[in-house]
Amino acid sequence: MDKLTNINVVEQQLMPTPAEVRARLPLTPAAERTVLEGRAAVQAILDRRDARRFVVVGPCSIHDLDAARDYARRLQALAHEVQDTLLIIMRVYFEKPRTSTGWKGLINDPRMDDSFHIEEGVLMARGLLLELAQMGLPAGTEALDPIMPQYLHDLITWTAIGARTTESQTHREMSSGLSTAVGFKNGTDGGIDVAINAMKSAASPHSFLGINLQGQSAVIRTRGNAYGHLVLRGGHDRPNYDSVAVALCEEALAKAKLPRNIVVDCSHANCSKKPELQGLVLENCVNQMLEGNRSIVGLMLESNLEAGNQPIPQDLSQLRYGVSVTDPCIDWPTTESLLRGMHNKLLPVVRAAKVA
Ligand SMILES: O=C[C@H](O)[C@H](O)COP(=O)(O)O
Ligand SMILES: C=C(OP(=O)(O)O)C(=O)O
Repeated sequence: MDKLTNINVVEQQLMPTPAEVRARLPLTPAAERTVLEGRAAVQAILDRRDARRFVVVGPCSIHDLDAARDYARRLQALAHEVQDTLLIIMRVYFEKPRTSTGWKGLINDPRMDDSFHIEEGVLMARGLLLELAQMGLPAGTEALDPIMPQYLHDLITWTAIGARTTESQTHREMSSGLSTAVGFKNGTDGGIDVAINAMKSAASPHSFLGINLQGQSAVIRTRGNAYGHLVLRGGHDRPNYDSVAVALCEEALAKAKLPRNIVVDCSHANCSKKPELQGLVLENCVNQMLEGNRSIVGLMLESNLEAGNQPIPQDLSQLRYGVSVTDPCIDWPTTESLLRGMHNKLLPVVRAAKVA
């Protein structure tokens, strides 16, 4: 009996390898096109070759696949309507970093009953991402578990590193090898230095331990990710999306010799987790754009079919359809009206940029 290892480990269960999961739910030509075109469009926006802005919009977390499909169908129609000014990316978050404890997302606990069927969660996540990509809707997600990209990342168009992990070397190394543009959130205290350091680190080549598609432990050597950018989410209930905060970020990015690319997260501490205030943040950012701001390249909204949020009930049949089980969201009619309004206001600006 080994008395030294696995003292606190109860069980180890083998997972199918990333290659096996990908083989069960393989990429299709239509899905591949969505991801390739979505990634290229994000890069073009970040490089200022495309004057549009991107918006990462959708639920705080996915917990009900039917509701996610319902949301995606509505979003896709809207995305088509506003495509001249906005690249719409659905927020498809399966991994939730918790401040202390709580439901950690669909991959970790897909049945929401502490049964932690992670294998089932990974298949559900990949299945949904595949459906969305086949529909033509690009997806953005938070990369939390450093192994997960091997299972899912071929279906992802934009990646976030969250406020709780932007300072983590593991996440910076992983980001240096990701195939998408990566948005680094400022820290939960509102500090942007951690995100700027993360952008510098992720832009550099790294060698680190990970797994390959066959599930073997491997030394991963990366090239560095040229498309890191800053995501402002406020901190300690203090927002950081106003023009002064944005100008200070631009200065800090320029000093660090990093591209002046900023995404404003209209939710989290930028709205004090009061979803009805997300619209005010969006309006403020759109006004900055109309006044000539070019550093705000995108926005994020936490939006669901219905407004608000709900605790996860013991009896899951009591869950209300289309309502977040994590952070509170704006509802679909509000989302539609905010994005249509943004589109109408930006239309002359984007058209003028095209002519010039
Ligand atoms: O976006 C989601 C939450 O803000 C994040 O996961 C932290 O959640 P918690 O503070 O409720 O744990
Ligand atoms: C956890 C999230 O945000 P943050 O990292 O900014 O708290 C999120 O966007 O789901």
